[in-house]
Amino acid sequence: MNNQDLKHLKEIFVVTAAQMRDVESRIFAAGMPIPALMEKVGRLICDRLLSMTLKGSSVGILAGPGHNGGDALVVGRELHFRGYNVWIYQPFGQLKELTNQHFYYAQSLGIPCFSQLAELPDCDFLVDGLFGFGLEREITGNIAEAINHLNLWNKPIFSIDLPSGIHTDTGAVLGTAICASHTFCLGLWKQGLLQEQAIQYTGETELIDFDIPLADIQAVLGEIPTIKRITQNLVVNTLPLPLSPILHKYKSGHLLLICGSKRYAGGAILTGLGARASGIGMLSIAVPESIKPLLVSHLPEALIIGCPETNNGAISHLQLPGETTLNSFTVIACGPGLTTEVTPIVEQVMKSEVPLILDADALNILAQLGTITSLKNRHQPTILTPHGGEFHRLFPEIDITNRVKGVQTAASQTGAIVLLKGARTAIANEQGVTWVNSESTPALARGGSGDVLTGLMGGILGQVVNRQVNMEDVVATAVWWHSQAGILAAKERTELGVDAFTLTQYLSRVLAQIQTDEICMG
Ligand SMILES: NC(=O)C1=CN([C@@H]2O[C@H](COP(=O)(O)OP(=O)(O)OC[C@H]3O[C@@H](n4cnc5c(N)ncnc54)[C@H](O)[C@@H]3O)[C@@H](O)[C@H]2O)[C@H](O)CC1
Ligand SMILES: [K+]
Repeated sequence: MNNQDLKHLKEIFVVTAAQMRDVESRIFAAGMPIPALMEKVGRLICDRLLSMTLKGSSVGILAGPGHNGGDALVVGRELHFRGYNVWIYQPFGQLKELTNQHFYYAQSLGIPCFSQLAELPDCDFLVDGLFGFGLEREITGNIAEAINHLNLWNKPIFSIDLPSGIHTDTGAVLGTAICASHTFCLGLWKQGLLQEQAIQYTGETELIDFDIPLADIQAVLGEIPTIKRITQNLVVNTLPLPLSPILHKYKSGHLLLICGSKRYAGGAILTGLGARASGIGMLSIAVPESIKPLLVSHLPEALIIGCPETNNGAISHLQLPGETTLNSFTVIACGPGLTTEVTPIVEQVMKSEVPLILDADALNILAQLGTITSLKNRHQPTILTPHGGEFHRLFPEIDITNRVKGVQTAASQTGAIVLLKGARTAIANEQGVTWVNSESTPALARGGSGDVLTGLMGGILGQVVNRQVNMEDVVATAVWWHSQAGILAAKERTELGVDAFTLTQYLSRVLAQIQTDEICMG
């Protein structure tokens, strides 16, 4: 494996504190001296800081009692030698041996050290090394007070490994936590940084690779890790690109969307536009008869199936053309804009023998039916795409404070692939394989954005379903593509300019960007 591939691979691994400790122990047992590793990590962080355009030259180092504090002290010493005015805040009575040595050496260099926050002079930025993955209990007393004060200073804070106070696994705030502007996660992604409850504390996150041997990672996490971070690399390997030169339209999937009502016609259009951007070969959309002309005008390439409708303008039953049955399609996606009147249709699609995505009203109906565990009887994959509210209706017993655990439980109960939407969308399959999307934008928290995702996912699935791909990888690919489109659109149009229709127009631009990256990187 070349260096580039190894770098890509390290970006997908996600570890708990216990796993990181195990990886670390293997490295130390193999002979790497602990001080050498701390020195290396500290210098990597220092170099990274110097490569950023930092305003000002005075820096406050927040040093804790453990090795996170040791890292921070190395960074402080290096910045001191590079001409920065360094001040150290170290309020602990007892330090771990190595950290203590760095603290003594910093003092001998004449770097001013303070144990009271009030004594620390005004700094241009701060480096937070109070606690890393060794934080075990709630932060209280004067340390908690200091953290609360520091957060009010409104200075850039660069946290080492994790914002101090954030639980390494759950992302929960243990008493209080540093609000970082930037977090340098060390070696491998800590699970807590990918949990929604940590978002307000992490700021921008990046991985500082310090050359952990792959064998040590795999010895602890296994060949194929259970919890993974979605990266562009996954997407490149899962997308149906490049297309075969001898492709036929019926060979690149036939997706059936069942969506829309007189009341929510827009949802059907957005789902259709999401599917269109996926490149699906054939697209059929079943809608109530009365909105068929609208759909035809927006999606002239799609086969719009007008169905008999209820008095309220919801589909009353599916009327597929000619000999077509539900099993004629490669994939079915059902839900956006349907209203909750369409219970028989949801029951019908659940009996189909093709991969099925259930979203929005289909999920609400599923919750009402109370038959969610019957999904286990399906012979083809089922994908559920709830947001928090829908998830709660479907799985009232499952706590999603820890969203990773929440989706894993839901997936094992139902046998479905469960995707829990949010700022850190999490996806799990029945076996517990989990993907987390760590790059997103609040611009996507807007009506219609989920409809686009459902269409896009159905479209990708339709094209790759007959290949040797893991379903959860395809779902993760759709999530990544969708959020990257949001990020790109927000960059160009601001976060307010990303309505769901605009989002659909950015989907293919993301792919064009990926292709450019691939060509540039060879
Ligand atoms: N991952 C690696 O290979 C490397 C990690 N490094 C850095 O080391 C920390 C982890 O270090 P550790 O000493 O295990 O833990 P912490 O520094 O996070 O702090 C532990 C320290 O704090 C005490 N403590 C725990 N909770 C509290 C509390 N609520 N209040 C007060 N004190 C508390 C505990 O008893 C310990 O004494 C990792 O994050 C990296 O930054 C290496 O330097 C490089 C390699
Ligand atoms: K920290």
